[in-house]
Amino acid sequence: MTVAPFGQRFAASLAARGQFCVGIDPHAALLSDWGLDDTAEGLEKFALAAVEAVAPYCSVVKPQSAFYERFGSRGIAVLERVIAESRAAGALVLLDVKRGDIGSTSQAYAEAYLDPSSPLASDAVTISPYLGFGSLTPFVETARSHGAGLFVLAATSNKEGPEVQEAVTAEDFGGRTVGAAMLEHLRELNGDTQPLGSFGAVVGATIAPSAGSGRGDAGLDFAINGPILAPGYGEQGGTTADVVRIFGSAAANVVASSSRGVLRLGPDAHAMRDAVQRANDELRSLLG
Ligand SMILES: O=c1ccn([C@@H]2O[C@H](COP(=O)(O)O)[C@@H](O)[C@H]2O)c(=O)[nH]1
Repeated sequence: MTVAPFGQRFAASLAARGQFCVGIDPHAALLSDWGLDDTAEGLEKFALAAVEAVAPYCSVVKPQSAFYERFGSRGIAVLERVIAESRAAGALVLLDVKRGDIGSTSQAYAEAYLDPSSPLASDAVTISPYLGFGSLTPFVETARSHGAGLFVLAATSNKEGPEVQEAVTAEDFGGRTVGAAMLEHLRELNGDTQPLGSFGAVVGATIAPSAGSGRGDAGLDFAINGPILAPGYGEQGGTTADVVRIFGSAAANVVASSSRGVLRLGPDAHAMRDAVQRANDELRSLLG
Protein backbone atom coordinates (compact mmCIF):
# COMPACT_ATOMS: atom_id res chain seq x y z
CA MET A 1 0.00 0.00 0.00
CA THR A 2 1.39 3.43 -0.91
CA VAL A 3 1.21 6.02 1.86
CA ALA A 4 1.51 9.76 1.46
CA PRO A 5 4.91 11.19 2.47
CA PHE A 6 5.27 11.72 6.21
CA GLY A 7 5.52 15.52 5.93
CA GLN A 8 2.13 15.63 4.25
CA ARG A 9 0.58 13.31 6.85
CA PHE A 10 2.17 15.28 9.69
CA ALA A 11 0.78 18.59 8.41
CA ALA A 12 -2.69 17.07 7.96
CA SER A 13 -2.65 15.45 11.41
CA LEU A 14 -1.62 18.70 13.16
CA ALA A 15 -4.34 20.59 11.30
CA ALA A 16 -6.97 18.01 12.28
CA ARG A 17 -5.92 17.12 15.82
CA GLY A 18 -3.68 19.88 17.10
CA GLN A 19 -0.02 20.38 17.94
CA PHE A 20 0.28 18.26 21.05
CA CYS A 21 2.09 14.91 21.24
CA VAL A 22 1.84 12.51 24.16
CA GLY A 23 4.83 10.40 25.11
CA ILE A 24 3.93 6.89 26.26
CA ASP A 25 6.78 6.48 28.73
CA PRO A 26 6.04 3.80 31.33
CA HIS A 27 8.47 4.87 34.05
CA ALA A 28 8.74 2.42 36.97
CA ALA A 29 7.58 5.19 39.34
CA LEU A 30 4.48 5.81 37.24
CA LEU A 31 3.60 2.10 37.19
CA SER A 32 3.76 2.21 40.97
CA ASP A 33 1.61 5.39 41.13
CA TRP A 34 -0.96 3.65 38.97
CA GLY A 35 -0.98 0.67 41.38
CA LEU A 36 0.74 -1.61 38.87
CA ASP A 37 3.69 -3.94 39.29
CA ASP A 38 7.01 -3.15 37.63
CA THR A 39 6.63 -6.19 35.36
CA ALA A 40 5.81 -6.84 31.71
CA GLU A 41 2.15 -7.29 32.74
CA GLY A 42 2.15 -3.95 34.54
CA LEU A 43 3.82 -2.33 31.53
CA GLU A 44 1.17 -3.73 29.19
CA LYS A 45 -1.75 -2.53 31.33
CA PHE A 46 -0.23 0.93 31.72
CA ALA A 47 0.80 1.48 28.12
CA LEU A 48 -2.40 0.21 26.52
CA ALA A 49 -4.61 2.17 28.94
CA ALA A 50 -2.63 5.34 28.20
CA VAL A 51 -2.94 4.76 24.45
CA GLU A 52 -6.67 4.17 24.73
CA ALA A 53 -7.07 7.39 26.75
CA VAL A 54 -5.02 9.74 24.57
CA ALA A 55 -4.37 8.36 21.07
CA PRO A 56 -7.79 9.29 19.64
CA TYR A 57 -7.25 12.92 20.69
CA CYS A 58 -3.70 13.82 19.71
CA SER A 59 -1.90 14.12 16.40
CA VAL A 60 1.23 12.24 17.44
CA VAL A 61 1.97 9.54 20.02
CA LYS A 62 5.62 9.08 21.00
CA PRO A 63 6.49 5.83 22.79
CA GLN A 64 9.97 5.92 24.32
CA SER A 65 11.54 2.59 23.37
CA ALA A 66 13.81 2.40 26.44
CA PHE A 67 10.89 1.82 28.80
CA TYR A 68 9.80 -1.22 26.78
CA GLU A 69 13.29 -2.61 26.09
CA ARG A 70 13.73 -2.78 29.87
CA PHE A 71 11.47 -5.85 29.84
CA GLY A 72 13.21 -7.65 26.96
CA SER A 73 11.16 -9.47 24.35
CA ARG A 74 7.95 -9.15 26.38
CA GLY A 75 8.40 -5.40 26.54
CA ILE A 76 9.04 -5.21 22.81
CA ALA A 77 5.82 -7.16 22.23
CA VAL A 78 3.99 -4.48 24.24
CA LEU A 79 5.68 -1.77 22.18
CA GLU A 80 4.42 -3.46 19.00
CA ARG A 81 0.86 -3.26 20.37
CA VAL A 82 1.31 0.36 21.44
CA ILE A 83 2.37 1.23 17.90
CA ALA A 84 -0.46 -0.73 16.26
CA GLU A 85 -3.19 0.55 18.58
CA SER A 86 -2.05 4.17 18.42
CA ARG A 87 -2.12 4.03 14.64
CA ALA A 88 -5.52 2.32 14.69
CA ALA A 89 -6.76 5.27 16.81
CA GLY A 90 -5.64 7.64 14.07
CA ALA A 91 -2.48 9.06 15.68
CA LEU A 92 0.87 9.17 13.94
CA VAL A 93 3.47 7.15 15.83
CA LEU A 94 6.89 8.68 16.38
CA LEU A 95 9.05 5.99 17.94
CA ASP A 96 11.63 7.64 20.18
CA VAL A 97 14.70 5.40 19.79
CA LYS A 98 17.45 7.96 19.05
CA ARG A 99 19.36 5.50 16.89
CA GLY A 100 22.46 6.32 14.85
CA ASP A 101 25.47 4.21 13.85
CA ILE A 102 27.82 3.62 10.93
CA GLY A 103 25.90 3.48 7.66
CA SER A 104 25.64 -0.31 7.32
CA THR A 105 24.17 -0.66 10.80
CA SER A 106 21.93 2.37 10.32
CA GLN A 107 20.43 0.49 7.37
CA ALA A 108 19.36 -2.36 9.66
CA TYR A 109 17.91 0.08 12.22
CA ALA A 110 16.04 1.88 9.46
CA GLU A 111 14.50 -1.39 8.27
CA ALA A 112 13.57 -2.33 11.85
CA TYR A 113 11.59 0.86 12.45
CA LEU A 114 10.52 2.18 9.04
CA ASP A 115 9.94 -0.79 6.74
CA PRO A 116 6.19 -1.47 6.86
CA SER A 117 6.83 -5.23 6.99
CA SER A 118 8.60 -4.88 10.36
CA PRO A 119 6.57 -5.52 13.52
CA LEU A 120 7.93 -2.24 14.95
CA ALA A 121 7.19 -0.17 11.84
CA SER A 122 6.32 3.39 12.85
CA ASP A 123 5.45 6.58 11.01
CA ALA A 124 8.72 8.19 12.08
CA VAL A 125 11.70 7.73 14.40
CA THR A 126 14.10 9.93 16.31
CA ILE A 127 17.74 9.56 15.21
CA SER A 128 21.07 10.80 16.47
CA PRO A 129 23.44 12.44 13.95
CA TYR A 130 26.56 12.34 16.11
CA LEU A 131 28.32 9.76 13.93
CA GLY A 132 28.07 12.39 11.19
CA PHE A 133 24.97 13.44 9.29
CA GLY A 134 26.06 11.33 6.29
CA SER A 135 25.85 8.16 8.42
CA LEU A 136 22.07 8.76 8.46
CA THR A 137 21.76 8.29 4.68
CA PRO A 138 20.26 4.78 5.02
CA PHE A 139 17.55 6.23 7.28
CA VAL A 140 16.88 8.99 4.73
CA GLU A 141 16.63 6.57 1.81
CA THR A 142 14.49 4.05 3.70
CA ALA A 143 12.19 6.81 4.93
CA ARG A 144 11.82 8.09 1.36
CA SER A 145 10.98 4.60 0.07
CA HIS A 146 8.25 4.06 2.63
CA GLY A 147 6.77 7.53 3.13
CA ALA A 148 8.18 7.63 6.67
CA GLY A 149 9.65 10.51 8.65
CA LEU A 150 12.79 11.24 10.65
CA PHE A 151 13.47 13.54 13.58
CA VAL A 152 17.16 14.37 13.97
CA LEU A 153 18.51 15.57 17.33
CA ALA A 154 19.56 19.20 16.82
CA ALA A 155 19.12 21.09 20.12
CA THR A 156 17.90 18.69 22.77
CA SER A 157 15.95 19.65 25.86
CA ASN A 158 18.52 18.45 28.41
CA LYS A 159 20.98 20.89 29.97
CA GLU A 160 24.01 18.81 28.89
CA GLY A 161 23.21 19.09 25.17
CA PRO A 162 25.01 22.39 24.44
CA GLU A 163 28.45 20.85 25.12
CA VAL A 164 28.11 18.99 21.82
CA GLN A 165 25.36 20.82 19.97
CA GLU A 166 26.89 24.30 20.38
CA ALA A 167 30.41 23.20 19.48
CA VAL A 168 31.54 25.01 16.34
CA THR A 169 32.48 22.91 13.33
CA ALA A 170 35.72 23.42 11.37
CA GLU A 171 35.59 25.93 8.49
CA ASP A 172 35.63 22.98 6.04
CA PHE A 173 32.29 21.95 7.54
CA GLY A 174 30.77 25.41 7.52
CA GLY A 175 32.13 26.90 10.76
CA ARG A 176 28.69 26.87 12.43
CA THR A 177 27.45 25.21 15.55
CA VAL A 178 26.74 21.50 15.28
CA GLY A 179 23.03 22.11 15.97
CA ALA A 180 22.85 24.77 13.25
CA ALA A 181 24.62 22.40 10.83
CA MET A 182 22.03 19.69 11.52
CA LEU A 183 19.20 22.14 10.78
CA GLU A 184 20.95 23.16 7.56
CA HIS A 185 21.20 19.51 6.43
CA LEU A 186 17.48 19.08 7.12
CA ARG A 187 16.64 22.27 5.20
CA GLU A 188 18.54 20.87 2.20
CA LEU A 189 16.78 17.48 2.41
CA ASN A 190 13.33 19.07 2.62
CA GLY A 191 13.93 21.63 -0.14
CA ASP A 192 10.65 23.20 -1.14
CA THR A 193 8.54 20.05 -0.72
CA GLN A 194 4.90 20.99 -0.25
CA PRO A 195 3.17 21.19 2.14
CA LEU A 196 6.15 20.09 4.29
CA GLY A 197 9.20 17.87 3.94
CA SER A 198 9.48 14.64 5.94
CA PHE A 199 12.82 15.32 7.61
CA GLY A 200 12.36 16.87 11.01
CA ALA A 201 14.36 18.19 13.92
CA VAL A 202 14.24 17.63 17.67
CA VAL A 203 14.51 20.97 19.46
CA GLY A 204 13.66 21.19 23.14
CA ALA A 205 10.81 23.41 24.29
CA THR A 206 13.23 24.32 27.06
CA ILE A 207 15.97 26.03 25.05
CA ALA A 208 16.43 29.79 25.24
CA PRO A 209 18.06 30.96 22.01
CA SER A 210 17.80 34.64 22.81
CA ALA A 211 17.65 34.64 26.58
CA GLY A 212 21.35 34.58 27.43
CA SER A 213 21.34 30.91 28.33
CA GLY A 214 24.43 30.21 26.25
CA ARG A 215 22.27 29.35 23.27
CA GLY A 216 22.37 32.97 22.15
CA ASP A 217 25.26 32.35 19.76
CA ALA A 218 23.91 29.10 18.46
CA GLY A 219 22.50 30.78 15.37
CA LEU A 220 19.62 28.36 15.03
CA ASP A 221 17.31 28.88 12.09
CA PHE A 222 14.21 26.72 12.45
CA ALA A 223 12.91 27.41 8.93
CA ILE A 224 13.69 23.87 7.74
CA ASN A 225 10.42 23.32 5.88
CA GLY A 226 9.99 20.20 7.97
CA PRO A 227 8.42 18.95 11.19
CA ILE A 228 9.85 19.92 14.57
CA LEU A 229 9.42 17.85 17.72
CA ALA A 230 9.64 19.99 20.87
CA PRO A 231 10.05 17.68 23.87
CA GLY A 232 10.41 19.10 27.36
CA TYR A 233 6.94 20.64 27.31
CA GLY A 234 5.29 20.26 30.73
CA GLU A 235 7.41 18.23 33.13
CA GLN A 236 10.75 19.76 32.04
CA GLY A 237 9.37 23.29 32.23
CA GLY A 238 8.61 24.12 28.58
CA THR A 239 5.40 26.08 27.97
CA THR A 240 3.31 27.19 25.03
CA ALA A 241 4.82 30.67 25.42
CA ASP A 242 8.27 29.08 25.05
CA VAL A 243 7.18 27.38 21.82
CA VAL A 244 6.11 30.78 20.44
CA ARG A 245 9.32 32.47 21.67
CA ILE A 246 11.70 29.79 20.41
CA PHE A 247 10.22 28.92 17.04
CA GLY A 248 8.61 32.16 15.84
CA SER A 249 7.21 31.70 12.35
CA ALA A 250 8.26 28.01 12.31
CA ALA A 251 5.92 27.29 15.26
CA ALA A 252 3.18 26.11 12.88
CA ASN A 253 5.29 23.02 12.16
CA VAL A 254 6.02 22.21 15.81
CA VAL A 255 4.49 19.40 17.80
CA ALA A 256 5.04 19.96 21.53
CA SER A 257 5.55 16.74 23.46
CA SER A 258 4.88 15.79 27.05
CA SER A 259 5.07 12.36 28.65
CA ARG A 260 5.02 12.46 32.47
CA GLY A 261 2.90 15.62 32.52
CA VAL A 262 -0.01 13.64 31.07
CA LEU A 263 0.70 10.15 32.39
CA ARG A 264 0.82 11.39 35.99
CA LEU A 265 -2.91 12.03 35.72
CA GLY A 266 -3.62 8.35 35.11
CA PRO A 267 -5.03 5.87 35.46
CA ASP A 268 -7.98 8.29 35.23
CA ALA A 269 -8.61 8.20 31.46
CA HIS A 270 -10.82 11.31 31.53
CA ALA A 271 -8.12 13.33 33.28
CA MET A 272 -5.51 12.29 30.70
CA ARG A 273 -7.84 13.00 27.79
CA ASP A 274 -8.79 16.41 29.26
CA ALA A 275 -5.11 17.30 29.64
CA VAL A 276 -4.57 16.53 25.95
CA GLN A 277 -7.52 18.66 24.95
CA ARG A 278 -6.40 21.55 27.18
CA ALA A 279 -2.88 21.47 25.72
CA ASN A 280 -4.25 21.33 22.18
CA ASP A 281 -6.56 24.28 22.90
CA GLU A 282 -3.77 26.34 24.46
CA LEU A 283 -1.36 25.61 21.59
CA ARG A 284 -4.07 26.42 19.05
CA SER A 285 -4.95 29.71 20.71
CA LEU A 286 -1.33 30.91 20.91
CA LEU A 287 0.03 29.44 17.68
CA GLY A 288 -3.01 30.39 15.63
O1 LIG B 1 15.67 16.51 23.58
C1 LIG B 1 14.95 15.58 23.95
C2 LIG B 1 14.65 14.51 23.13
C3 LIG B 1 13.80 13.55 23.58
N1 LIG B 1 13.26 13.61 24.82
C4 LIG B 1 12.32 12.53 25.22
O2 LIG B 1 11.04 13.11 25.44
C5 LIG B 1 10.44 12.53 26.60
C6 LIG B 1 10.27 13.60 27.66
O3 LIG B 1 9.49 13.11 28.71
P1 LIG B 1 8.84 14.09 29.84
O4 LIG B 1 8.28 13.13 30.82
O5 LIG B 1 7.79 14.92 29.17
O6 LIG B 1 9.96 14.90 30.40
C7 LIG B 1 11.34 11.37 27.01
O7 LIG B 1 10.91 10.21 26.32
C8 LIG B 1 12.70 11.79 26.49
O8 LIG B 1 13.53 10.71 26.17
C9 LIG B 1 13.54 14.66 25.63
O9 LIG B 1 13.06 14.78 26.77
N2 LIG B 1 14.39 15.63 25.16
